[in-house]
Parts: sequence; structure tokens; C-alpha cells
Amino acid sequence: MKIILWYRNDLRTHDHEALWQAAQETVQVVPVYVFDPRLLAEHPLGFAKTGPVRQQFLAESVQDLRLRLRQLGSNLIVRVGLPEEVLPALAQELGAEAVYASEEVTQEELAVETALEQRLLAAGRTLRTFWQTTLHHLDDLPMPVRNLPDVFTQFKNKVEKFGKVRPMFAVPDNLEFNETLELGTVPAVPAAAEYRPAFRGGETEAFHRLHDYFWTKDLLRTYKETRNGMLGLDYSSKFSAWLALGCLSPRFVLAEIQRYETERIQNESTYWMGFELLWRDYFRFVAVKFGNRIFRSNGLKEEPLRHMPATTKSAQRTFEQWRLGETGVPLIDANMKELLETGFMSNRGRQNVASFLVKDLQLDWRWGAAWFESQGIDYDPCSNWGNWLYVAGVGNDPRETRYFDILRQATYYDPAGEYVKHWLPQLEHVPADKVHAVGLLTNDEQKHFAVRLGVDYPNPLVDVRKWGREDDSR
Ligand SMILES: Cc1cc2nc3c(=O)[nH]c(=O)nc-3n(C[C@H](O)[C@H](O)[C@H](O)COP(=O)(O)OP(=O)(O)OC[C@H]3O[C@@H](n4cnc5c(N)ncnc54)[C@H](O)[C@@H]3O)c2cc1C
Ligand SMILES: Nc1ncnc2c1ncn2[C@@H]1O[C@H](COP(=O)(O)OP(=O)(O)OP(=O)(O)O)[C@@H](O)[C@H]1O
Repeated sequence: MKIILWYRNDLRTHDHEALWQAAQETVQVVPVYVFDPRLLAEHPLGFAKTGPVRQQFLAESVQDLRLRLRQLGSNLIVRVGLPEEVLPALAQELGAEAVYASEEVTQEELAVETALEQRLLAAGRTLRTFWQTTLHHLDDLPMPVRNLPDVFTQFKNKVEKFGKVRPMFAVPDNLEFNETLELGTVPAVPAAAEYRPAFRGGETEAFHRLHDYFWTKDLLRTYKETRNGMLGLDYSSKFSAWLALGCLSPRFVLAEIQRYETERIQNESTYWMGFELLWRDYFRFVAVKFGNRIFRSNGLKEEPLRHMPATTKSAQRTFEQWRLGETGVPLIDANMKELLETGFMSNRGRQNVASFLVKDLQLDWRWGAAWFESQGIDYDPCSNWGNWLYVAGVGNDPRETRYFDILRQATYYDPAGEYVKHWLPQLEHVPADKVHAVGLLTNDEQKHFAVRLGVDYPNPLVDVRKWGREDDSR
């Protein structure tokens, strides 16, 4: 018997139930990855659903998976096309009886799954899916998912008390690959001249990073104190992109946290890393509970939005300035430039740029979410749209009126202006106490600090003077 293992956002060999299960049932497991051209579709706002940086990270992850499967005696077939067409044809060609895959939860992915299943069934074959993205299995939640609490803390308390994490699956040692068909190549990614991703995709890099962050640099012990940073590689784990593509299993991360707690130290920081993984779980279960509502403007709220954001040409121009980091507000621009160049932004940065888009620019939060989808190497539909809903006040935040005073955030989290100057070198000579409100510089100051507003750096899109008072957003 032959089984096709259809790889999706689970690009790893460790702790992979579908791979392990398929290998228990047969040694003829044929791993396949299909690049779906729909992921390159153009968004109406003029950018690709999957931009070049994200494409690159994905391509690297698939390449690495092929290498790792080869080391196990197997291989990876790569195709370009619609999975619901490519896989039934491959199953026919190979004489495979079934397709095994990871279970997804959002509409686009489910639509592919359903179409594939129908075609396979029509040919007397089956699709079997496995829940393997979260720390907690859907079936092990201490409540049916339809009763998932709408407030994260309630979910966390229940899961910490009554939830369990299943043991990991071993990497199979009986894989073989005897197929003679064309293996296929990973499609070339558009020249990424301006991109400087900090990390490469793939399970191998994910293991290196984890080893480095936990064991070599010993950074887990101070994670809680550093996690709100923005500059450099080491204030947080940077696991998110590998987790999103499944190069890293969250259960493996948890097991390493526990080993660290035994061998090094157990403290608030070690707890906090596991706590953050619960947020990730939570947003996936929210997507199961609420379905397509996570993609709609009024989100999880029953009532429609009171003020529909503008969709005019001028709103689109403002959005472009946000997207390209040209708003004249250094904290926002620096973060948006970082996202543009590297495909990554810190959590602190994301909260600020999202709040700024929604609350200050009063644009449609879904535009922001769509740009993050295009650009973020850690894009995951549930975490992305779920966090955006939250910031937009139409999700699971019990404090709906939460407002980020960008100037206060900037002076608190980047007091010396190092972060903004790193991404906006034209502000290099502006002193720290003025750099975050650079739009307020007088003409003399501009001369003195070698920055001309409107020439070297844009005038601010909003009145910066409204900021700097008390806020509750830390
Ligand atoms: C508007 C917005 C959009 C976001 N979009 C995404 C997204 O598409 N994909 C994504 O993985 N995260 C998203 N996040 C959450 C968070 O910003 C990133 O997970 C985090 O910055 C990744 O960096 P790290 O791996 O170094 O995190 P660490 O601080 O080291 O945390 C460890 C892990 O915990 C998980 N985690 C931490 N915070 C969150 C959170 N708020 N929600 C869900 N998981 C979390 C991630 O898997 C992360 O890798 C978004 C947050 C905001 C405010
Ligand atoms: N995984 C995903 N990533 C990003 N966007 C998604 C994903 N899954 C679904 N969507 C988007 O969510 C939206 C679903 O919204 P909605 O339910 O309004 O659309 P619909 O199901 O096509 O129904 P209708 O046509 O009645 O509006 C679509 O725009 C869809 O592209």
C-alpha cells in the first residue's frame, strides 16, 4: 500500500503525526509539496497575497524539508498547481490509496481540502487529516470548542488547570523512496534585491535558532524582561515564522522549555514562553469557533461597525504611506520599513502600527491585516487576523477602547531612539529627546540636525501634539 503525505504548513519531520502514522501503515510513504498559484494572487490594493520575502522563506523551508527527508531515506516531490487537481492525478500515477495531511481551519484551506477529498473519493481513494498545529489537541480542550471562552485569560486558566499536551511523535526510521517519476523543483522566487531576511526557512534553521536562543546564548532566562524589545535578534525567540510553516512543532518548543527548567532555571521567563504559545493556540481555536467572522470588518461583534472606514483614493494613499513606512511618525515608519525589508516585526511594533492604522489613520483594519499577510514571514491566518481583530477592538479584547499613544510608546520602548535611527538613518543626528516627535522640529532645528522635513523625511500624517499624555497601553 502507498500513502501520499501532502505537506502543507507542517514542513518538518519531527513530531509529525501524519508522517509517523503513514510510516506505521506502510513504508511506501510519498511526501509531496504543491505550490499553489492562488497564494500569489494580487490583492485589490496592489500587492501579492504572498509577497517575495514570504515566498523566499517558504521556498527555503521546502528545500530544507527535501534534504531532511532524503537523510531519512525518503524524498519530496514538488509540484506547482492546484492541490485538488495535482494530488488526485499523482495518486493515480503512483497507485496510492490515500492522502494524509494536516488539518487546517480557515476557509481557503478548507475549501481546498473539501475539493480534494471529493475528487479522491470519486476515484475510490481517501483523505485523512491530522490535527497537528497547536500545543493542545482540539479534542483535548477542557471545553467543546463552541464554548471556547471569548476572553483569553479564561481560556488560559482552564487549559493550564485541565488541559494536557500529548506526547511527541517519533521520527520514523523505516522510510523508503523507490519512485522514478520526476521529482520537480522548487519555483524560483522573484529577485529579492531589497530584502534582508534575518533567518532562513526550514526545520534545520529552526533547530539551530532554538538551540542558540535557549542553550548557547541562554536567553530564555530573561525572556520576560526583554520580550518587548524591538531592535536586534535576541529580545525574543523569533520562532514564529518556523511555527507558522510548521518547521517547528510547538510541542517540541514546550519540551525544550521543560528541559531548560530542569537543567538551568525555572522562572517567570520560562513560564512566559509557554504562555505565549497559548495565545497561538487560542487564536486557532477562535478561528474554529467563529469561522469566517475573523475576516469580516465587525469581527466577532454582532453589531455592524458604527463608522465604516473610508475606501476613497485618499484613504488608499494614506494606506500606501503606512505600508511603505512614510507616515512621518518615526516609530511607525521604522517598524514598517523593518517589515518591508525583513518580513518580520516585533510584537511591540505590531501593536503600535496596527493601533495607529485603526485608531489614528482610521483605515480599515483588514487592509493592514492583508499587508501583514503579504509581507510577514510568520503569517498564520489565525494569529494574524485574530491579533488584528483584537487591536481593532472587534475581537477578544475585554478592553475595547485600548489606545496606543505612539509618542509615549516610543519614548518608553525606544528611549535612546536607537531603534528608529537604525531603520531611518536620515534621523541620525536628531537627539533622542526629539527624534520621536521629529515632525515638530523648528526650521533652525532641522538645519542643525541635518534633516529637512518634507525632503529627507515626511511631514507627519497626524497631529503629533495630541500625544504624550497619560495612556494605559503598556
Ligand atoms: C497585528 C498583529 C499581527 C500578528 N500576526 C501574527 C502572525 O501572522 N503570526 C504570528 O505567529 N504571530 C502574529 N502576531 C503575534 C506576535 O506579534 C508574534 O507571534 C511575535 O512577535 C513573533 O515573534 P517571536 O517568535 O520572537 O515571539 P516570542 O515573544 O518569542 O513568542 C514565542 C511564540 O509565541 C507565540 N506568540 C507570541 N505572541 C503571540 C500573539 N500575540 N499571538 C499569537 N501567538 C503569539 C508565537 O508563536 C511566538 O513565536 C501578531 C501580532 C499583532 C499585534
Ligand atoms: N486562510 C485565509 N487567509 C486569508 N484570508 C482568508 C483565508 N480564508 C478565508 N479568507 C478570506 O476571508 C473572506 C471570507 O469572508 P466572507 O465570509 O465574507 O466571504 P465568503 O465566504 O466568500 O462569503 P460572501 O461571498 O458571502 O461574502 C474571504 O475574503 C476570504 O478570501
